[in-house]
Amino acid sequence: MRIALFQPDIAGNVGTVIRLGACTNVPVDLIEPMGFAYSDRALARAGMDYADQAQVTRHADWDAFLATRTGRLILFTTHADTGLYHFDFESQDTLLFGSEGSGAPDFVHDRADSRLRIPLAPGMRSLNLAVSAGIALGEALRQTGGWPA
Ligand SMILES: C[S@@+](CC[C@H](N)C(=O)[O-])C[C@H]1O[C@@H](n2cnc3c(N)ncnc32)[C@H](O)[C@@H]1O
Repeated sequence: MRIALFQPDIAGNVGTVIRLGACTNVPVDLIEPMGFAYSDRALARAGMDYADQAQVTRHADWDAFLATRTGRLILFTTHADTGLYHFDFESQDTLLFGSEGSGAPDFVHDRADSRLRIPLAPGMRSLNLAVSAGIALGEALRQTGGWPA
C-alpha cells in the first residue's frame, strides 16, 4: 500500500499525511508542484519528528510519478460512483488524492484504475485531504491485513 498526493496546496495537510504514513509504515508519494516550499514550517509542525521515520518520495511531476509506479492506482474523488466500502483493495494499491483547491484533473481521473468516493452526509461537498487519506487508508489496510501488528 502507498499514499500519493497530487499537487497538494497546504503544508499542514502534507505533514499530517506524512505522519500518517510513518505511523502505519506506508510510503508517501508527493507529486509536484506543490503549493508551498518543502521547507515550510507548517509542514514540519504537522509532520513533527515523524518525518524522519516516514518513507517520502517527491516526484517532479505527474509523468515522473507514473514512471515509478507499480500496482493499481486508486483515485479518491468526490466525482466517483463507487463507494469506499464497495471495493476490494489489494496490498500493492496506491491510494491517490487530489489537491485541496481543485481536486484531481481529468487526465488523472482517466489514468486511475479505479475511482472511489467516501460517503458523506447529504449536502456535504468534501472532506479535508488528510482526513480523507486517513479514512481511505484505514479501510484499505483493514481489508488487506496491512495494519502494524
Ligand atoms: C478538499 S478535497 C478537494 C475538493 C475539490 N474542490 C473537489 O471537488 O475535488 C481534497 C481531496 O480529498 C479527497 N476527498 C475529499 N473528500 C472526499 C470524498 N468524499 N470522497 C473521496 N475523496 C475525497 C479527494 O482526493 C480530493 O481531491
